[in-house]
Amino acid sequence: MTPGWITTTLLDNDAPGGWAVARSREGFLHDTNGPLFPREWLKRQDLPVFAEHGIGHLDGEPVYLLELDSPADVPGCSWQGLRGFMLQGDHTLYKVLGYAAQIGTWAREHRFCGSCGQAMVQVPRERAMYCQACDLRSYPRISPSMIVLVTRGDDILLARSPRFVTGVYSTLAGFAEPGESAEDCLIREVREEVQLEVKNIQYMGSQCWPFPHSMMLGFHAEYAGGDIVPQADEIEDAQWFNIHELPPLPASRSIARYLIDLYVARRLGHAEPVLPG
Ligand SMILES: NC(=O)c1ccc[n+]([C@@H]2O[C@H](COP(=O)([O-])OP(=O)(O)OC[C@H]3O[C@@H](n4cnc5c(N)ncnc54)[C@H](O)[C@@H]3O)[C@@H](O)[C@H]2O)c1
Ligand SMILES: [Mg+2]
Ligand SMILES: [Zn+2]
Repeated sequence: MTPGWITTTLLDNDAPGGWAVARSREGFLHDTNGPLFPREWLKRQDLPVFAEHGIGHLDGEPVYLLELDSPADVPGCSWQGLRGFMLQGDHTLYKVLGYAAQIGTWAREHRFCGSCGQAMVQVPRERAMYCQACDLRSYPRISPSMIVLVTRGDDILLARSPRFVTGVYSTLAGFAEPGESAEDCLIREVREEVQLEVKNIQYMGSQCWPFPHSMMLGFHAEYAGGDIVPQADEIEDAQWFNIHELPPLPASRSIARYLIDLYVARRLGHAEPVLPG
């Protein structure tokens, strides 16, 4: 048995046994034991299964995803969105569900060729869809996003989007555009969102962010010039906050929070946090 969670290319859907998770537009099915169910039991529950995907092994046991057409009622069970599992509970299970969500979404969105519109088929032994008519292969999409903590001594730059929970401030972030390096993207995002210039850009680590398919690349940068001008519509407010007087911050498992906590820990000589992958 290999402990922990290991994703896989494909599993045999006809093989019996293993664990399964069920996903609908309401999130993942769970009961008091969590979101993993014995697969044979789950498949007997008369669920509106749209597709089944083998996704990996948890402690050596195969895990499958049942993609549902609609959120069915299962006695003793309820539905919870992926964010809920990210915010609390077992981190390994959240990784299982995050991968399941990305594969389920990708497979659902790639049933037809984006070039010619024909039905696509699953490539054997590879996580890819194939169009026989035009020889196009589609792989799961990942969208690189930069996220950066900008600092000026004991002050850190935090901003809020109108979509955030009331009072919460976070680091700046944004998606890479074609033609950009990670650093180009970071510099552009900081200019667009607050009209500041940065220097001494340093890569700090990355995090899978399956909402729906981001890959967060985390950076630290120092303030180099300019006055804060928040971008209309995108940024409700942006301010320098002293590390001793911080506002409500993002969820503890987010890389945004890690970048902030790491900087504060280093300034104050405290133990450094660990980045959840
Ligand atoms: N893990 C973390 O700590 C953390 C923190 C902040 C942001 N994020 C994530 O970073 C990403 C970017 O952050 P944001 O606040 O700029 O997000 P956002 O959702 O506000 O996206 C900004 C804009 O980018 C465009 N966009 C959407 N999807 C895109 C894609 N795949 N490629 C290119 N452009 C796209 C849209 O116009 C959207 O309005 C989001 O996925 C967000 O959830 C993660
Ligand atoms: Mg942004
Ligand atoms: Zn095609």
